[in-house]
Amino acid sequence: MNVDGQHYRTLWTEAHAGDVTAIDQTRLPHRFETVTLRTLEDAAQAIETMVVRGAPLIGATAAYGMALAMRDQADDAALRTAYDRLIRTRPTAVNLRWALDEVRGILADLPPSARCDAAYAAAAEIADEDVAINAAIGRHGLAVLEDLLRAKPGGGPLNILTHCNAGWLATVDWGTATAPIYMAHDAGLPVHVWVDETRPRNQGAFLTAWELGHHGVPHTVVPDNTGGHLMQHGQVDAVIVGTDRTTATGDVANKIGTYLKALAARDNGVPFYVALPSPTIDFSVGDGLREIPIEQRHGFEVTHISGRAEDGRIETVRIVPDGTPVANYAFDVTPARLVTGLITERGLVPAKRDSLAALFPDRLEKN
Ligand SMILES: CSC[C@H]1O[C@H](OP(=O)(O)O)[C@H](O)[C@@H]1O
Repeated sequence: MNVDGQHYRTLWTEAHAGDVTAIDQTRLPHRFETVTLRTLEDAAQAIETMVVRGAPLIGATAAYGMALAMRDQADDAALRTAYDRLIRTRPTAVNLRWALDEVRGILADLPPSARCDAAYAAAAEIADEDVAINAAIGRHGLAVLEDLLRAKPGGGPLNILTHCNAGWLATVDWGTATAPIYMAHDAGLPVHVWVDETRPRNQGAFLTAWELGHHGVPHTVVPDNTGGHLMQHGQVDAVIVGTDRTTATGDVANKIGTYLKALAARDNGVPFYVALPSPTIDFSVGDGLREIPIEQRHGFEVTHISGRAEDGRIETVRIVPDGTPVANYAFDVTPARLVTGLITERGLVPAKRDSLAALFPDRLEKN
């Protein structure tokens, strides 16, 4: 999307079978820097260290990781090594497994000599499909926002709360939860976004605020614990979040804290929407709470925080007493019963098994 008037995707290649360039999201919001991924290991570490993050972008990066691996060595052992290395980078976002299965399925029956080109073509297709899917989510989500605005007594602005970053930085472009917001803003609808800071990595304060600011979308960063108060006082017209894995029954895994927002929304009659690209549906899972693996990340993300000092230097400081134990669960699961609707690239559907199966028979078949 838009960075100082220039269009960017979150990752791209400059040449056929070339190196992969990605925006380094660990540097934002204070530095806009890119990294060059030249090897399988570069791609794997970029996912693990959250240089790139967000379910769709993780999938696209993993696909390019397979291409970088095949550029180097393309025999069956290399294919197995690449898949096994990438699949263990992060456990919760199902796009990772989906993308790797897609690419491996294409490469497995090809001769090694054809695998590099085929892998790059597959990765490019996954990236382009992500952009198209998110734009479609934007269009369907725009219709939801237009209906909400029409029904709002006294008119706009329409206040939308979002959690973490399900923006264009979490995808190849457009974002999922932010796609309807960008399209509403661009269509002239009066929208305002409450941006949850989203501890401990602050994807909201660091990433969502940065990208909304560059697009000119009115927004306000709030501490994570503020959403319930805002909803109690009629300050939130809808919640829209992303997802890392949504089950066949509509249970939604997303950034830690999402479940608490869904509870507050239900208690205050605020619609709670999930922007759901179909590669994030896991039709092999029925009970999200029991079956979705929840990533636990290093405690350093809780005990320390980074920011810009008054002299412009980026500093990292400890914010928790030495020796204090911490826990760092990266995701939680919102039961389908708390979800008002799933905004997919094929339309808005209830968070129900039969609705998802009817809308995506092609994906159900692949499971
Ligand atoms: C459009 S998926 C975005 C999704 O991914 C984020 O997790 P992370 O930043 O740890 O990769 C978060 O759960 C977002 O909702």
